[in-house]
Amino acid sequence: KQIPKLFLNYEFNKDLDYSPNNSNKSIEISKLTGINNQIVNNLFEEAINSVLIEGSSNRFWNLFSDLLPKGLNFQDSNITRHTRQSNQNFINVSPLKVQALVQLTSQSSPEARAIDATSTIGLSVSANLAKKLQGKNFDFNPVDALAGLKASNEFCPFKTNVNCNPNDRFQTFDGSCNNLQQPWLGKTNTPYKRYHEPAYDDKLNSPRSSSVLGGELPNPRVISRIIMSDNSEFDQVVSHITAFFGQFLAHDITSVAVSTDNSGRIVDCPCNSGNPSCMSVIFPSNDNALRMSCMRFTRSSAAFSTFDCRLGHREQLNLLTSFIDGTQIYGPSASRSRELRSFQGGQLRSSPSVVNNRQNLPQAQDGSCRGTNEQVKCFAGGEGRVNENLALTGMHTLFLREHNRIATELSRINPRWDDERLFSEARKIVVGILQHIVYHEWLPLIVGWNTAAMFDLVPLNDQRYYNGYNPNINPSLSGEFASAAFRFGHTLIRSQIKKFDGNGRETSAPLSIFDIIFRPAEAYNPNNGGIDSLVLGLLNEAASKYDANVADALQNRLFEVRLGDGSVIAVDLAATNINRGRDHGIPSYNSIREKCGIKKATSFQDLTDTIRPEKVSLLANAYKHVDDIDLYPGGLSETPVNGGVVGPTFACIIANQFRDLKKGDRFYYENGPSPTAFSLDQLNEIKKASISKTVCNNFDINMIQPNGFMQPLSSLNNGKISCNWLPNMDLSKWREQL
Ligand code: HEM
Ligand SMILES: [Ca+2]
Repeated sequence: KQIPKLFLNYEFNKDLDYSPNNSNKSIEISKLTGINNQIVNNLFEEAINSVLIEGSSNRFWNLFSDLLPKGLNFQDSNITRHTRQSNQNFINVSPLKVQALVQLTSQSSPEARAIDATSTIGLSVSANLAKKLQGKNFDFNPVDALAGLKASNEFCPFKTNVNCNPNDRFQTFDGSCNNLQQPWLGKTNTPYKRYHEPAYDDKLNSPRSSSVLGGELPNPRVISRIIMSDNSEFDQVVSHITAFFGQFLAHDITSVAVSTDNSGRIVDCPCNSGNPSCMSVIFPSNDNALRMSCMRFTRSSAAFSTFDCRLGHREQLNLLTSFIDGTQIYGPSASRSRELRSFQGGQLRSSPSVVNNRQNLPQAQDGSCRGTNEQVKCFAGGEGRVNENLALTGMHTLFLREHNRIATELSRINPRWDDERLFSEARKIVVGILQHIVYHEWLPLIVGWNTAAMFDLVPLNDQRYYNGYNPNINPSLSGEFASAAFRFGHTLIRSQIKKFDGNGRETSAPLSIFDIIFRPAEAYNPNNGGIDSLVLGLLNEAASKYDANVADALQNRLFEVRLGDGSVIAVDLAATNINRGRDHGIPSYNSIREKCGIKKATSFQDLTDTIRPEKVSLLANAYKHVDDIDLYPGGLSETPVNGGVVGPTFACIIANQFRDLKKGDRFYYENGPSPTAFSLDQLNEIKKASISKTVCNNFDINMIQPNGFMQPLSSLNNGKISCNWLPNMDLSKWREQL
């Protein structure tokens, strides 16, 4: 078995400047050669004319003040009025709304919709302008020229003037003010960044669709069936909870907004839709795993790529804070966090478990889950996808209980603290625990200890503060990470989940993953351990192997709906991921691989340095040219790095991203000393946290493996021990001296 070597040139260019006000690519219009302002102005007017939505072109000039020719008069137009209205709504983010079936990612808020609407106009102007400039044979790249133009402040949906207090001990819920120089970095409803130039067909907006040999790229469903079909090999080391903790973590940092219509509904994409927001995947007529004529697919909504609304490529919009700050537990806004609190003793709201005296998540009122009734309801959490599958709901339950346990202990230690103080301190501790588990236990297992160390991702093991905070690092999520690399978890999901009691015995027959997707019933079943035995099962079983294969339930039956006439609507998650990558203009596997310091492949044969020959032949069956391979299936096909789960290309993307999430987070738990930081004594206590101890603290269990992300095997030096042997956090370090 071939193990890829460590690659030297792993880190992406650190000098790239992502700061929004500093587009290193833009060319001042006045400095362009071969063109003068008047020509650009004329072209610009033409471009605007061609995206006219209503009224005359004049109305649109005031949207783009930088190019405003002198002497034109404007009337107020509907479109600007509409935009102003949306701007006023910015502070109120509407309650989360789960769009269960077909498309899962949208929790569209007025803010997100305004960004989509304005960006789409900006983008059409960009595209038309670029097309016109392209025809003129200038000695510059039209895309770079576009970055010198920007929409007027009034039109630009990002209102970035926020006042921050650098001494606030607790971070905001929407992520603003984490970065004091640029308070919007990492905030909810801001654009993704890119580590590398997008690969849109027209460099700006059109999905990546063409083969380097001409013609179309292969059909995503066909690729999925060739490369990613179900099999049931298990990992030798990693436990199943590693996957669901990964999904839980993903739901802290990334949720791509989907295109919506004016009323906030996701654009529906039946097969023959001509809507430019649709990119549905036609299914081959001989597809016997899922008989369907096409898979509905709505493009992600558009966002300007910079906060000052420069014209340029289509960017996507992240609905969550990119920071690891417990968004999925506490909600993406202050108002949502209030809906989740009980306002007594610092507690989060909960509902009673049917199997023990512990707490479950509070019930939700919406009806997006299947199999619900008066008693059996969806659960509510800080993030809209909490019901996506019940094992994920189990992760939410774990951290809800941990929050409430800590708030209760803090109230004993500091009887004078009121609800607000208890809630805020417990939240701060829980986020610290979460970050510690991510950086100390989970991430090194995913990317391997070598890569983790190389990227300075491993927490310090002595009593010191970390001093790597760098406000110039952009903590936003990158497209390469969110649309490809971090979806690696989809291959780790098994088709069945065992149920275990606290004594390490199976309580009942395994559940099929299909039966717990948007179906919370098992949490209400008193007979075999409810949601608790599901979480304990995850600790006791292996994850599925990292091998590009995706469980049948995710590839052929996801969100399945059987219609009266016998036909079926369902989603292929693997094909969706490939299509999403193209929607986002994510560069090919081969080009990203090269950026990660791996030799660019000139033939399929060359890929054998990172991909086993059997897998290379599958790729060669699916694609005509090695440069066509999409990032997602290419990365998933790689052999895992030494001591890690993922292959070298995804390890590279993931490590770069988590470096930015650590060094770009002013509230990273190891930072200090500062008024916002833990004391060194407190930090020391946080560092005792582990996934296993968190489970011990909140579930009826006595014995557990020390590293919960690995299987409980003595051959892995990870046999079960008493929970009491795992270090216990001493919360008396939070006692306030009066
Ligand atoms: C039963 C388990 C899971 C199901 C049913 C599921 C389903 C989905 C679906 C439907 C999407 C949206 C796809 C699209 O329209 O582009 C998605 C996105 C995603 N998934 Fe999963 N997933 C599961 C597990 C996981 C795991 C274990 C991980 C990581 C370890 C993960 C990471 C992600 C990421 C990063 C995204 C992109 C989210 C965004 O930025 O909007 N998922 N998943
Ligand atoms: Ca977050």
